Amino acid sequence: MEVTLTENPEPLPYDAILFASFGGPEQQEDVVPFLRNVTRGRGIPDERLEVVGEHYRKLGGRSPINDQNRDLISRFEAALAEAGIDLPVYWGNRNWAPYTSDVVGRIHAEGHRRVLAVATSAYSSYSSCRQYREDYAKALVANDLVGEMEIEKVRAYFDHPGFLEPVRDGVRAALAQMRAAGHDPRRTRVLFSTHSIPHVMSQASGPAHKTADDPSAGEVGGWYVAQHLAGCRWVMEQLAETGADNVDALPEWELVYQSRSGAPHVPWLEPDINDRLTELSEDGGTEAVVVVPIGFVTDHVEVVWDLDTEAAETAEELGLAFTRVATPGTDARFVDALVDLVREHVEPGHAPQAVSEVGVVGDTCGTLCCLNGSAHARPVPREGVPLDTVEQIARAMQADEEMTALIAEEQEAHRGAEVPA
Ligand SMILES: CC1=C(CCC(=O)O)c2cc3nc(cc4[nH]c(cc5[nH]c(cc1n2)c(C)c5CCC(=O)O)c(CCC(=O)O)c4C)C(CCC(=O)O)=C3C
Ligand SMILES: [Fe+2]
Repeated sequence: MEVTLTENPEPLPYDAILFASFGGPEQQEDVVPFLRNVTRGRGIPDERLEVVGEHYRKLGGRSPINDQNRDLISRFEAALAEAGIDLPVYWGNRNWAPYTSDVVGRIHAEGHRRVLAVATSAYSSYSSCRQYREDYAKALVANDLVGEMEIEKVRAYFDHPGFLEPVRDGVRAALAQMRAAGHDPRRTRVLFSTHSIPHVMSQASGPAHKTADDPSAGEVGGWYVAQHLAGCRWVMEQLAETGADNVDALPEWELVYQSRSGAPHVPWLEPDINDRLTELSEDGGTEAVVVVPIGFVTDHVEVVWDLDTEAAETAEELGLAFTRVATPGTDARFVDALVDLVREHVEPGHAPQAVSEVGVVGDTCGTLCCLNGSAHARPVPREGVPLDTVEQIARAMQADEEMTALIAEEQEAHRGAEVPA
């Protein structure tokens, strides 16, 4: 058969894109129901959720995350069109409307069967990667689509240049601003900040890791921290290489953590940004800090509350000059990076762009990838049950009574949710 130029001999393997995010409340009435969704299955009473939700209350009950996603999605759609990639984009959240399960039902009803998911989370860990894949699996179970629809997630993209370049330029501008304000670069410190996670989750992040069941498993995890450090190093090396800064006076940098939650006796990644600010101030030698939320994609509540409000207050009390760099947000380079991640899947032979060697380049997620081995992981891995693909996770969920009950409860809680305009 003759193949003409206008005919694609191999049709695109995907027919829709799922833009997947965390979700957030839109108004005060949504705060507790949203937190119930985030903490479902852990039996946390509403009184406790009120305490947890205090920062949402103070921000008027509305998280900026949904508006930021609406903006990002419309730019992503335009960039896909410009790149000639003709795939519809659907938006689905883990914890607020539009819910992933509702959207997956709609994607199917509109005739699509092979879905490529792009999540607003750039790193490997249970919270930042596998939990999204579990969410897609739940949506397949809830809509009775296991075996009927496939969902695949793009790789961790923390080291895509389109994610890191806007961060680099933000750090450069912030350092120039500190210098202009009279702060000596040698007394200025760059604090890269990311979401703290429990030690067990951190150790389990990445494709293969030791577990209590299998202490002999080849590689140790720890990708979450390794990926962050690789990104931070690249940013600082770029500042030196691109010459806009006096290399000798390039400030010191480190990775710190924020937004810890959970029981105090459970170890999470440290130091907390506020504790570190206190130490730096006590040690002397630091008069200004540039805070870089490298762990996040947009300026959502973890950024505008935990950094711009809490950490900024800590710095002010300590007399440290403070500035916070923007997240990639809707920077055109980041939008193009999302398109490029789609290209990795739809254009055979398209080389992944990655500035580090640490990333999951290609689909190297395995059964143990980012499974944290704690109460969060669902379904819990069992001997001989593969949990590599979203479909396999969904099949394991179907075989687990407790899990199917939880999915039914979730569906009930979501019933009647309006897709916010
Ligand atoms: C690694 C990571 C990211 C980055 C990756 C990604 O972006 O996915 C992230 C993002 C976010 N986390 C967010 C909000 C929350 N995270 C919580 C709780 C937790 N996060 C965790 C980790 C992460 N979280 C963990 C280990 C927990 C405790 C256990 C659990 O509950 O799984 C809780 C419960 C309250 C509490 O426990 O104090 C809330 C309300 C929002 C929305 C912000 C908005 O509304 O603008 C966003 C983008
Ligand atoms: Fe979180």
